[in-house]
Amino acid sequence: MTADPNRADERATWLEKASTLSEALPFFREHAGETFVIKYGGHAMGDENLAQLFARDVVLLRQVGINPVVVHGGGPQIGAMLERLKIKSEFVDGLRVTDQATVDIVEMVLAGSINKQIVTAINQAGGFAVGLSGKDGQLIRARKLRRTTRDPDSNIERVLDLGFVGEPAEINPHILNFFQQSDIIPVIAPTGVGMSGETYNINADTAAGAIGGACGASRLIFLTDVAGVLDKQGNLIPDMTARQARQLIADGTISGGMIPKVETCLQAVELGVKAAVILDGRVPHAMLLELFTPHGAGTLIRHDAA
Ligand SMILES: Nc1ncnc2c1ncn2[C@@H]1O[C@H](COP(=O)(O)OP(=O)(O)O)[C@@H](O)[C@H]1O
Ligand SMILES: CC(=O)N[C@@H](CCC(=O)OP(=O)(O)O)C(=O)O
Repeated sequence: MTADPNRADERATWLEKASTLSEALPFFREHAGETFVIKYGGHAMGDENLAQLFARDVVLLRQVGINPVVVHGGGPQIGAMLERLKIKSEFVDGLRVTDQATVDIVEMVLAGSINKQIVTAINQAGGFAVGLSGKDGQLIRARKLRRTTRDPDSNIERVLDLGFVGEPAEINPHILNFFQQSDIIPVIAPTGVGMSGETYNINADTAAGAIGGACGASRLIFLTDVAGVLDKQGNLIPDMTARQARQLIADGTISGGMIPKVETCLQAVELGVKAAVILDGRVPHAMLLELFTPHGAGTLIRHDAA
């Protein structure tokens, strides 16, 4: 009897799939019980199909015993809404200057529509996601971010007023502990609450780093819209030490929205997070490729001594 070539092809494909699953077993075992903080950037969530795959991957992580904590951004979506409302917006070092009108829109877009879209996608993929902002249960207590700049000619330091841009002052660990001990997947919008109940707009990368530190995450994963950190020629830097990263920020190779991302990775590895990676969220299953196969891409940031 001659074998049906089409059936043979099909069998080979399924065998390959089964082998991939089987090869992932040591990775599942290695990470079971660990907490991964996944920063889902606004640029990475543009495509609906990719957003569904992301939701499935998050559910899969939970199924194999990992505690995923999703912290999301939404910079481009905030920008689009501000434009519709004809509210001007500008950035300083990757941070949006945020007045009262802007912070109201930031909260509406982040804690409202985007948060609920992600929660819905994860729940539709079979997970059990609960959305919250940094204000819920005072998850992120924030203070006004103080930023200074030094004039290169006079060398005089100036304080920049970014309005309601905040930085995390304290993360409430109770809520995170509660989620870690349940099957709930928290989906967190990066707004914070100040001493007088005022709302702060926190860069989502910074919020992800603070949450990762507070819940003892072993990994911080940033999904963005570039292959990773690129050098001056536009080539991917697969891994770098903290010292190299600081040099690239100082010489301007790393700029804009990549600055808070890399700064957060630096702080995280200094605080003991095992690995901080910046991945291309436009690649289907980028997280699974990175975590469970030898085909990870993107940029890994590690401690100088590593
Ligand atoms: N050296 C660099 N390598 C890669 N991206 C860089 C670099 N410097 C600046 N960037 C910019 O950083 C952007 C990613 O940050 P951001 O726009 O804030 O994304 P996200 O919404 O995912 O947080 C890239 O799209 C790119 O324009
Ligand atoms: C202070 C500050 O810049 N906050 C950000 C919050 C959203 C964010 O960080 O979104 P991405 O991760 O998609 O860039 C903003 O207003 O755009």
